[in-house]
Amino acid sequence: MTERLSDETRGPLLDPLFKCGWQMIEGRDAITKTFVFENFVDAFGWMTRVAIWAEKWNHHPEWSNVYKTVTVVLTTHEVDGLSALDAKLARKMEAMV
Ligand SMILES: C[C@H](O)[C@H](O)[C@H]1CNC2=NC(N)=NC(=O)C2=N1
Repeated sequence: MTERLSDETRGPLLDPLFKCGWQMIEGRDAITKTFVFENFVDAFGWMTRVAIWAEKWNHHPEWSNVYKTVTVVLTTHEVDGLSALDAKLARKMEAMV
């Protein structure tokens, strides 16, 4: 069962992501980052690679793409907040930029 990150466990998982530009969303237990690529194909290709991992882990982003920009929101709907899966998917996104 996926668990919502506690106050004690969220720091070590989220702090490295904040250092990479991720931010909390005001009013939501969710993180967001906007990625800007060289062009649309690079942006969509990255989304495609991420989508394969999202499907493999059954954990999917909330995201939008405008030309070479992808805005991502990560949260775990089942627990209405952040879980370790969000941090895991964010790390994978960073690794594939
Ligand atoms: C039925 C399906 O397994 C669930 O809806 C999965 C799908 N992907 C998901 N993605 C995210 N971000 N949160 C979830 O709670 C979630 N649940």
